[in-house]
Amino acid sequence: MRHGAGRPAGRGRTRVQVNRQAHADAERRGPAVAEAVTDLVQRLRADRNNRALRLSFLREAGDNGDLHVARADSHCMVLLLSTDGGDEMRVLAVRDGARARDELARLTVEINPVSGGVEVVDQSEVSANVVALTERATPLFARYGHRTLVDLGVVPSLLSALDKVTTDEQLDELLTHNLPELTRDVLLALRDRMDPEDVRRHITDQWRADEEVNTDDWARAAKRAVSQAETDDDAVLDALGRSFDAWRLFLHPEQHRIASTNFKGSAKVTGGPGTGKTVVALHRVRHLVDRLPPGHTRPVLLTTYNTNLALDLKERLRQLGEDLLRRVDIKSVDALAREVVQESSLNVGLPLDDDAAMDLWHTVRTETDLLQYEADFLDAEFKHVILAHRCGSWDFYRRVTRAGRPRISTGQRHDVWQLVQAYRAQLDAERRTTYALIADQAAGLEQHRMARVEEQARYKDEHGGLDLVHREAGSGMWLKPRYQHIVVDEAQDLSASHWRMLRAMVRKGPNDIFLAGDAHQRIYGSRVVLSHHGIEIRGRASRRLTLNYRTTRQILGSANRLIEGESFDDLDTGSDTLDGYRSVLTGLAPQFWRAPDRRTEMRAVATLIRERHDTYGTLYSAMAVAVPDGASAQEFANVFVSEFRLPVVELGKDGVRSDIDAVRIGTMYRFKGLEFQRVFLTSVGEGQVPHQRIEQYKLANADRYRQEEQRARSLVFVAATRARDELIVTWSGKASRFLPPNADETAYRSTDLLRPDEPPSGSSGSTAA
Ligand SMILES: Nc1ncnc2c1ncn2[C@@H]1O[C@H](COP(=O)(O)OP(=O)(O)OP(=O)(O)O)[C@@H](O)[C@H]1O
Repeated sequence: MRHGAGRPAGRGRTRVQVNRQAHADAERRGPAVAEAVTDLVQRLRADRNNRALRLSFLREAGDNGDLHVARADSHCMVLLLSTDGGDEMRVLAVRDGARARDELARLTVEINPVSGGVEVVDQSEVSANVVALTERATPLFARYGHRTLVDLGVVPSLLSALDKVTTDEQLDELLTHNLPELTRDVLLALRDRMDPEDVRRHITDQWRADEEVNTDDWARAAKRAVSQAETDDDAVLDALGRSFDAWRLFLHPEQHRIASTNFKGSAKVTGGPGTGKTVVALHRVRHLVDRLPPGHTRPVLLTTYNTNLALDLKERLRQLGEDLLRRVDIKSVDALAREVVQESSLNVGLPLDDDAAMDLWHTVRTETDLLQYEADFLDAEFKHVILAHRCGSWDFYRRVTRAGRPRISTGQRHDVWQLVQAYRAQLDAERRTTYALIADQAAGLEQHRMARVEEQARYKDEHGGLDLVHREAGSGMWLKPRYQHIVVDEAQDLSASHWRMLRAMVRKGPNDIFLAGDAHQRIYGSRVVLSHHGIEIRGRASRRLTLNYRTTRQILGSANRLIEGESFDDLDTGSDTLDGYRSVLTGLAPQFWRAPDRRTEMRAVATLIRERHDTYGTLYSAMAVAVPDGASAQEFANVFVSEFRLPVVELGKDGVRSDIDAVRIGTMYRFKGLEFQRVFLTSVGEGQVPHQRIEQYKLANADRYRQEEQRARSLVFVAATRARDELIVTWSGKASRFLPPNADETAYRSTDLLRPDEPPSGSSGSTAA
C-alpha cells in the first residue's frame, strides 16, 4: 500500500499552506469559517495525527500526492493535498454545511500544464449554473479550439462546460465561481477580443512555469510559488484569522518574479494604475531585508514622491512585517534631501512651500517687467532645465539641450536666465530656499560624499586594508555608502536632482536601485532619462505589470480613453504603452452627471454621497471628491457642510487620518497613489479641465500646449483610476473635451436629482457615455 492510502504517516513537522482558491473560499464564507480554517491549520501543523481533525483519505491525486478531507469545526471541512509522506500539506478548498464532505469529494483537482500550479474546479457548481442556461447558439469560445485554450492556460477540466457557454451573461455567471486566476484572466481577455497571441504574451507567459510541467508530479506542483501563499506559515495564519489584504499573501507570478529576482544592477517595474507596483516595491523591500546580514542599521531606503505617500508606504510595509521597519528607512525624497543638507554645514534657510515658491516667480516677473513669462513656465524651466542640467552659467544654459521642453529663442533664454538670477537673489536676501534647490544641493553633497567613499575604498585596496584614520585626518571618518539598496515608488515624478542624489547614496552593484513608476501618471515632474544619471534599467532590468487589481473593467475602459493617442516615455530613452492593461474585476459603468451651473453640480454630488451612505451603507471615509484646484475644494466643502451637514475632511499634503469617517475632498494632485471605494471626479467641464489658460498657447506655442494638455489628461487619468467600485464624473456647463463626445447628451441631469418634491432617483444606474 502506498503511503497515502490512509492517514499521512510520520511524525515530522508538517508544513501547511493555504492555496489561493481555498483562501478565496474561506473569505467568501465569512470570518467564522476563516477562523475555523486558521485553527485547523495550526492544529495540523502541531500534530497531524490529532484525531479531532478527522483527517481521512479521499483518493489519490496521482502518483505522489493524495487528497484528504479534514474537519475544521462542526460546519466546515477542507480538502487537503498531501505530498512528501504528509510532511507537506496544502489546503485546496473549503466548504461548509451538511453536504460539505460530498461537495469537497466531487471537486476536480489538477495541475495546470502552463503554470504548474494546483487548481480546483467545482464541476457540479459550474454545470448547475452554466449549462442550465444553454441556448442554441455558437459557443463563445468555439473559434479558439480546446488546444489553444489549454495552451493559453485555461484549466483543462473546464473545457466541456465552456463548450456550452454561448453568451456573455453565461460567462459572467461562470466567472462568479471560484475559478483559477489564470483561467479567469484568459477567458476575460479573449471575450474582450484580445488576440490569442497577445493573451499569450501578456497573460500566459507571465504564469508559465520556469521548467517543463509534469502534470502528474504533485510533490513538485505543491511547492511551486503559484500554489502557495507568499508569507511563512505564521503570517498566513495570522492573516487568515483576521480581515486582510490578499496582496500580503499571494502575488501574481509576474509580481513575484519581479520582487524576488536578483538583478545585476538597477531594475524598474512599470505598469498602469493599480497593477500592484507599490505592492511589488514592498515585497521587494522584504526580499532585500531577508537577505541582509543581522544588524541594527537601516541599510535599505524606501522612498517616494511626497510625505503622505511615504506614510502610506510605512503602513503597508508594517503589514508585511513589523520587523521590516527596523531595517528600512522610509521617507519622502524631499525629506531625505533636506536631512542631507541639514547635516552639512550649508546654511540654506527654510524652504518655501510650492505655492510660496510660485508667488515668488510672480513677484520677480513683475519686478523685472518680463510679464510674458508665466510663473509655472519659469518654475518648470528652472527645475527641469537649469537645475536638471546643472547650468552654472549663462553660457552653459545658452547651449544646453532642452529636450522635451517647449521651444524658445536665444533671446527668450536670456530673459529666463535673468529672471532666474533675480529669483535666486530674492531667496538669498530673504534667507529662504526651495525644495528644488535643496534637492540640487543634496545631490551635490552626496556625489561628493560618494567620491570620497570610492577614494577611500581604492586607498584601502591599494594599502591592504589599512585604516584611514590617518589619511582622513581632517574628518577622521571612515565613510560608507549611505545605503545598500534603494527602492523608489512613484518614480515618474522624481526630478533629475533627486535621481542624482539617490544614485550617489548607493554603490553601483547588484540590486542597488529598484524603482516603480508609470509615465502615464506623471503629474509633477518632467521626463528624466535615467541612464543619463547612471541608472541603467534597460532590457531585462525593465519589467511591466498589466493586470489591474484595483479598478473594475468598466471604470478602466473610461479612464483609458482619457490618454488614448498620447505617447509616454519609459523613464529612459524609450517609450511605454499600456498594451495588455486590463482588469478582471467587474462592476458598475461610470456615471456621468451634468449640471447647468456650479452650485447645482455641488448639491448633486452631495446628494449622491448622502444616498450612497444612507442607502448602501458606504462609509463617508470610503468616498472622495476630486476637484481641479484648492478654491474648488473649499467651495465644495462649504456646500457639503452648510447645506447637507456632511462630514468632510481635506486631503492635504500629509494625507488624512484613516480613522476619521468623513468624505475626502482634495485636488486631483492629492489623489496620487491613493484609492477609494467611490470617487467623484468633479468640475470636469470645458474650461476647467484642462484649464482654459492653456488655450493661449494653442497658436503661440504648440509644444507647450501639447505638454499642458497631456499633463492635464494624466491628472484626470490618475484621479479616475483611484476608484475601486464606482466612478462618478460631474460637470457644469459643457462637458470637457476629455470626456466622450456624446457626454452632454447621454449624461444624467443633476437637476432631476434635486427636484424638491421627489426623492433622489436614477443615481445607481449607469449610462453609455
Ligand atoms: N497580487 C495581488 N493580489 C491582490 N490584490 C493586489 C495584488 N496586487 C495589488 N493588489 C491590490 O491592488 C491595488 C493596487 O495596488 P498598488 O497600489 O500596489 O498599485 P500601483 O500599481 O502602485 O497603483 P498606482 O500606480 O495607481 O499607484 C491595491 O489595493 C493592492 O492591495
